[in-house]
This record gives sequence, structure tokens and C-alpha cells, in this order.
Amino acid sequence: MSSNVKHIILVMSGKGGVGKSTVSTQLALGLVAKGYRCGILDVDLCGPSVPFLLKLENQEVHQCEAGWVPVYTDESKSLGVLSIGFLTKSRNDSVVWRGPKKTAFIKQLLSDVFWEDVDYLIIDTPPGTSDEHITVMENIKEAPCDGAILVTTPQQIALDDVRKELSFCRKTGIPILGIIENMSGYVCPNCSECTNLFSSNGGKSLAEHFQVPFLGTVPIDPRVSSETSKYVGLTNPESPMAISFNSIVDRVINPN
Ligand SMILES: Nc1ncnc2c1ncn2[C@@H]1O[C@H](COP(=O)(O)OP(=O)(O)OP(=O)(O)O)[C@@H](O)[C@H]1O
Ligand code: SF4
Repeated sequence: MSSNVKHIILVMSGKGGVGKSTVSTQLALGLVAKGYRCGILDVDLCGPSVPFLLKLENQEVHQCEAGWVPVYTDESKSLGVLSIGFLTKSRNDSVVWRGPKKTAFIKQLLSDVFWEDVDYLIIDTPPGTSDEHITVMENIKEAPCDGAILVTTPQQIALDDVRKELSFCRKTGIPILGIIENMSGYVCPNCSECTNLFSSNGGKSLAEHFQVPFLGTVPIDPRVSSETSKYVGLTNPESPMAISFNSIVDRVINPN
């Protein structure tokens, strides 16, 4: 890992589709909005969605003497992204690799990217707990890893899967920065009333039970899909989603 990275945060989820990549990108954009320089390393080899979410599809990764150069979202280089999505032909191309090839590639992603003075590097990991996670954990031991954020949704099955993530983090010695409950209630686009579609407070109860921080809830907001390339806190500052993310970003910057 490049010595220019000050903080590393892993974003994990027990199952796919709960919004892990959305949280990773919004977190990075939120940190950038507060003046930090960030990077996102998308190691979700089978479903790299960060280039799509940041509208960076079809960009190419270049190499310099120091390693792979991330794709930057703007000229000021405040947010750099490295994802296998830049190396496959299309978003729908699947990576069919055996374990050793995946492990070698992840090691390369962790060691060969030239990050330029990054305050926060967000690592978007695959869903579940897999060999890829073990490879990441083993290869950031010497790096300044703050810990993992676990993303879940309110449904019982997603909450059950988060228990496995918690136990995985504890076994591998990764500190848990906290739990985020995404898609927690639906915000009506007309009157902004938030309706809980599933059970509520599951993420918070889980955090209390395991004595880890609860970072907050994020509601379902239909506008997020079309606006994810921008920080919701800047596009709709009054929206419930923006309010949620602003306080989550603050808790990540000031964990105590
Ligand atoms: N709070 C939200 N409100 C509305 N849509 C959301 C929200 N969070 C995520 N989504 C949408 O849900 C879909 C899945 O989100 P995302 O890709 O972030 O999940 P993921 O957990 O990273 O999935 P995978 O691990 O399978 O890649 C996306 O279309 C995203 O725009
Ligand atoms: S939440 Fe309010 S605006 Fe939205 S559908 Fe219900 S009553 Fe109508």
C-alpha cells in the first residue's frame, strides 16, 4: 500500500445489493465535499459498480513509473478511483477467475496503485466473507487501516448476514467503525414523509448487541440512482438522505 494514504476504511456487507457501493461512493464524495482528498479501491471483482455509480465508465487506467494511476473524477484530483471495472470491456463482463488469480490481482490492486496524498482510501469489498476479504486483510496489516463499516438493510436476513461479518472482523482483528442501515424506510418524493417498509431499528439493535457504533440509517431515495455521481449532501441538502449522509460522514471523521 502506498505510504501516501493516511486512513483506510473497508466497506463490507453480508449480502449483495444492500447498497455497499452506494455507501462507499457517497462516503467518499461526502469526505471530498468537506475538503479531504479521497480514493476508492473497488475490489469487488464480480460486481464492480463504482465506475458506473460515479459515471466513470469507459475510462482507462494508465501506468506511470510508480504504478497504476487512478481515474480521477475531476482535475483537482480530489477523488481517484481504481476498479477492475476499468479493465473489463463492459459492465456486464464477468470475471471468471480461479482463486489464486483473484488473490494475485487483489494483491496487485493493494500494492501497485499510485495514490497521491490520499486522506481517506475507501475499499469497496465484495459481499459476504470470502478469500478476497482475507487477502485484503492480510495485505493491509502494515497500512493505516481505521477499520470496517458494515452496511445492512432492515430485513432480518440481511441483519443475520451482518452478524457473520462482525464475527469475521473480530476473528481477523479488523476494528469495526460501525454499522449503517441502508434502505431504511421510503421517503415520499411528494411530501418527504418517511415510511418504514420493513422492520425498523434492526441495525441499531444489532450495533447495541455487539457493542459497536451505529453510524446511522439511510432512507430509500429514488433519486440516488440518477444522482450518485454527486454527493447527495450537496445536491439535495435538505433531503432526509443528505441529512443522514452528512451525519454519517461527520461520525467517520470524528469517530468518538
Ligand atoms: N438508499 C438508497 N435509495 C435508493 N436506491 C438505493 C439506495 N441504496 C442503494 N440503492 C440502489 O440499489 C442498487 C444496489 O446498490 P449497490 O450497487 O450500492 O449495492 P451493493 O451492495 O454494492 O451491491 P453488490 O454488492 O451486489 O455490488 C443500486 O441500483 C443503487 O442505486
Ligand atoms: S407519503 Fe404523503 S405525498 Fe407521499 S403518497 Fe403518502 S400521503 Fe402522498
